[in-house]
Amino acid sequence: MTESSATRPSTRARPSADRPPLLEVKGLSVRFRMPGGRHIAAVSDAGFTLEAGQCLALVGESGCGKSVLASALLGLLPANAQTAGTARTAGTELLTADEAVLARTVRGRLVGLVPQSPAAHLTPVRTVGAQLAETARALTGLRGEAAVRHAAGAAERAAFPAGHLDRYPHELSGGLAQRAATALALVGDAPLLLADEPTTGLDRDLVEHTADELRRQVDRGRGLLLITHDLAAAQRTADRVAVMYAGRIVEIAEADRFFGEPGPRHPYARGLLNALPERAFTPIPGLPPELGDLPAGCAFAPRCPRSDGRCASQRPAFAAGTACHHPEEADRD
Ligand SMILES: Nc1ncnc2c1ncn2[C@@H]1O[C@H](COP(=O)(O)OP(=O)(O)OP(=O)(O)O)[C@@H](O)[C@H]1O
Repeated sequence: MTESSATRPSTRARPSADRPPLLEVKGLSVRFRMPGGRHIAAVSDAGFTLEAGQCLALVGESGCGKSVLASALLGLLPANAQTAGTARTAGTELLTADEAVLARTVRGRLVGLVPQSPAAHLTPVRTVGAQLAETARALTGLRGEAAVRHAAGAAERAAFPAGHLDRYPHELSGGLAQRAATALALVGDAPLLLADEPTTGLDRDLVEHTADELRRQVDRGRGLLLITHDLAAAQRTADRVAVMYAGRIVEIAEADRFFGEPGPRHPYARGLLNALPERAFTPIPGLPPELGDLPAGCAFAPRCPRSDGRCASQRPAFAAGTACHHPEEADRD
């Protein structure tokens, strides 16, 4: 990845004032209750919107809360989780929906999940075609040939070759397994796709291929929340980037401004980019804090080259796209 290469051009669907966003998340917090009365603040006060025809990449180091946030949206949190805030799509409040609503109207129908590990997601003993048709029957109510045709349509939209529908998952290459998993996510025609680390473990060619295929779904009008620590994949796919650190979103920016000029405003986001081999290849010193023992002020302060006493004692509010007392100036361009 270079600064000038794969950033998406600014030909994006713009939000409309007339309709609500496809996904609107406000004040989302997830805490895990632990033995001994301890708590882990995995996600704190996260907020963002996502429009149809747009991709928002949620990026950050391992353990910063990305997957927990995704699980909250799908109602897949474990029993020791407590949530606060709202997350709304198509008039449905995801955080308080009961399991029946999530199973009948949300998963697969409103939100299609593109999984991290297609091999683990696909049933090993059934052909791809059989799995797609079964999912079509469950999500659409179609039967017989109609379900098979619907399944074939989803496969086609995911660029999965019709001639391979009779294959078992172990007979597929990594790329085709990823397309099969994407096809499963598309069977219910969900307007919102949630891809959780879809490129983990793939070689670079396959990363680019997967990113481009996800982007095609966005260009066809779906919204995509792409959860990834792969900044190259984010650059290739996203219209906007949200950066998470220690459970908080610390910056949201247009992808072309984030990856190009003027660059990120939050020092952590800047550090993430500078750590890339294609850039300065300079790691951020230190480690993220324990989510069960977060500091009073900015969680990044102990690692931050711009921090001062205020950062250590006062948590910065999220304003003008970033949560930082000393952001890079926005008007450098
Ligand atoms: N059931 C649970 N109980 C307690 N803590 C949990 C539970 N599930 C996740 N966590 C904690 O929540 C934090 C955020 O985890 P999460 O998996 O969302 O991070 P991530 O950013 O997606 O990282 P990765 O890319 O490695 O998956 C981690 O510290 C994790 O240990």
